[in-house]
Amino acid sequence: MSIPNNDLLAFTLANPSYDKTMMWSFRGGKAYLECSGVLRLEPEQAPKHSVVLSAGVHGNETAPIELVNALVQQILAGELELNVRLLVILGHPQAMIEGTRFCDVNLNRLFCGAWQRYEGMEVERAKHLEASVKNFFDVHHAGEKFHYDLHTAIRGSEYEKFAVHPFTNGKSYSLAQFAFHAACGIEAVLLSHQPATTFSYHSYATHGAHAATVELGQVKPFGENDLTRLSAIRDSLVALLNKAELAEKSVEEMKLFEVIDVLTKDSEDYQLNIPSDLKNFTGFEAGFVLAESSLGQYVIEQEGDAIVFPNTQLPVGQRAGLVVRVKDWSEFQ
Ligand SMILES: O=C(O)CCC(=O)N[C@@H](CCC(=O)O)C(=O)O
Ligand SMILES: [Zn+2]
Repeated sequence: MSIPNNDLLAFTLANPSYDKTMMWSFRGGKAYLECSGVLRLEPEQAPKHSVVLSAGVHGNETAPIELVNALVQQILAGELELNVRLLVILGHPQAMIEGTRFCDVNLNRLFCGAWQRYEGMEVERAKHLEASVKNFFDVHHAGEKFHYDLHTAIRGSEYEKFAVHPFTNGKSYSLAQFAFHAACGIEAVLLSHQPATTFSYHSYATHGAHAATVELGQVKPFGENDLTRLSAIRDSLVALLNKAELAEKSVEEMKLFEVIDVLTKDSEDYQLNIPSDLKNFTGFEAGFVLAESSLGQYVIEQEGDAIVFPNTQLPVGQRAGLVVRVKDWSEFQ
């Protein structure tokens, strides 16, 4: 038994609660469907790395889902030879069907065990995805571990494609990862300044994987994405899966930012003083009152400080945006 037409996306949308396992052979390896949307592919020859590719952790972020599904179809059809172990995760099948970011709670806030503090349909999924990633990385035995969690942003961005690098707590960054991002057509890298409960941070902190959340444009419904805009990341992922090589390009082609503050919605009357169509990475003048509520204000400290992921349509206590500042690549060279 296998999935019809090698189409993981169609199978997942048709069977969002599939809780059985399925195993079959394809030209070049073995496929294991571990549950709905979770497919492990093991190559015949000795694997050189272990790679997790996730998409659809937010159900309405469809471009990366289509990108990953196309790669899976090529592999299962024997058109793309695999030389790494690969775990493909379509994160949130029910939200994908409903065309929504999440159903009850934001799945990408539930990792690192944070699911224990929440209620809702995403809780079981987060627990399950953590277990799938653990099982996958527990039998990693060659090369390096990678996890790229692919998203699209709610708003437009000054830099259409950008990566969020997990907080390293003083550990050194991997220049090869930055060069890989550049080869993927990533235009900006954002360095996180504190631990998070996101999927990519979980793989970085818990499993020691090279990891990133990668934003690949703006949210669009299935079928409306222009995948030609993702050709650089597709080609770089093909090289990783097939040649087990990290493509590279000069990092100088990307902007570098660090997160300097997290904006938190601190009360129901919290507001951001920005237009609804303001792009991610738009910078402000020093002294601009970016956010205010009955409990206080957030004032921009330095000219050029910018906002990423502004959003107030969320519960009190959650992240309403990141304030970021340009950084120089020179300190990494
Ligand atoms: O556009 C937005 O506001 C959100 C896009 C998105 O889903 N971003 C991720 C980033 C995760 C990270 O910080 O690593 C998220 O908010 O979960
Ligand atoms: Zn997302």
